[in-house]
Amino acid sequence: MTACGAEDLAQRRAGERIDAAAKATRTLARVMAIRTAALAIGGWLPLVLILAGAPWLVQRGVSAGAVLGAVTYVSRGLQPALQGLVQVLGGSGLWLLVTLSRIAEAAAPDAPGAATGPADRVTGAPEAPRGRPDAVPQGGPGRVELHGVTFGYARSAEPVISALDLVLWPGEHLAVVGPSGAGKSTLAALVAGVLEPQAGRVRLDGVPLRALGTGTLARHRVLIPQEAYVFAGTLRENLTYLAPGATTAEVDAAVDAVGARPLVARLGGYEAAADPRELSAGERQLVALVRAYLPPARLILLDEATCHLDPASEARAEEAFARRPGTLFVCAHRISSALRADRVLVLDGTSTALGTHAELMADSALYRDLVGHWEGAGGEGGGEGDKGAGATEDARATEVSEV
Ligand SMILES: Nc1ncnc2c1ncn2[C@@H]1O[C@H](COP(=O)(O)OP(=O)(O)OP(=O)(O)O)[C@@H](O)[C@H]1O
Repeated sequence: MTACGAEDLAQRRAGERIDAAAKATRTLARVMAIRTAALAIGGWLPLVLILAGAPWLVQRGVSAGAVLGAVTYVSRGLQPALQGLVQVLGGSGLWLLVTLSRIAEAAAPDAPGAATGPADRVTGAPEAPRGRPDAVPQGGPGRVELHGVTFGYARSAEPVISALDLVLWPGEHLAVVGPSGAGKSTLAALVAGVLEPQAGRVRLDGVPLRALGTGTLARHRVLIPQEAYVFAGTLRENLTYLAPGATTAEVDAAVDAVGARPLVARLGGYEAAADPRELSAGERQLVALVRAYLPPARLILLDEATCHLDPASEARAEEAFARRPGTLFVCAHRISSALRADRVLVLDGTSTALGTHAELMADSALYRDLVGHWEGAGGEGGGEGDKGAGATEDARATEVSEV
């Protein structure tokens, strides 16, 4: 063999080795993608199963609050796993994530008129008129409509919510009050699309909730239940996991708005580990509130999500959410929440009253009782658990045992 021929052969062999290495890399990448896809789909399953099985669960005695908590927990647990996936696979991971989201949404495609993508950020939504929001229809995203909504936990039993009509205008702040067991969490679950009414319909910006896919619904509304979940990770991961692209400036703004700065300082900054066992129930709620504040959801539902905060901290957090663009639905733990809202819905079994604080003080005996009970208990400073007579001791006991 000539020197030239030997050189050709060496080059050919080197080329073959490079081809083989490239093929092995591609095969490995495919195996990784398939394995990760299987893991990711497995991760979605609990969420899909809980959402699909919510009516079945509640019919078998699981409370609305427990279903809400489970949905929130599972969807929260999923996000860091998906972020990890993107970090491991880089661009192909992002593609896979987008594909998986599309697959999840394909089961219930967006109905016409359901806005998606960056344009549906709720910035600039017109402010709701104070006092009588139903008098002047508003534009912008965040309009919620309930028409003839009826829901009961057993078909034979009295419905908890009966033929309810309600319209929330974009940017409106509604407080829902009523005695324990009146149906506040059940209503929050219906408005959030976690429970489906047995009769009537719920629409968000004109689109029936059931026509919005799970992924779309999750982008448009954030529901924070009473039980705030914090997962083991950094504080930043916990705060931004519904808004993974949030900048430090955006996180700073949310932390300051909601009143979580002392907590961030105590833990040692955003990169410090957040151990749920070392946080009080109130601190976990602050983490959940910042998390809810950050994404551009058009509807925020707080289901007693500030019940472990002191009254001043609760007021600060609620006022921050009221200033934030988007519609705010608050199941009130203290009657003071009602004083901050544009309108108040009073639930009492199947009867309801809706109006401003002043209107309800004039028209609703139950509302007057609730306010009177709160004032009697010391107003802003001492009104824990003032959902109605009999609730105070239970609520205090809960706060003492959990905080
Ligand atoms: N899974 C269930 N099965 C049967 N009844 C249920 C279920 N979950 C809730 N209920 C009942 O439905 C009614 C409304 O409960 P819901 O939790 O919505 O009330 P609430 O006003 O949020 O109460 P609280 O202020 O104590 O949280 C109550 O009578 C409750 O016992």
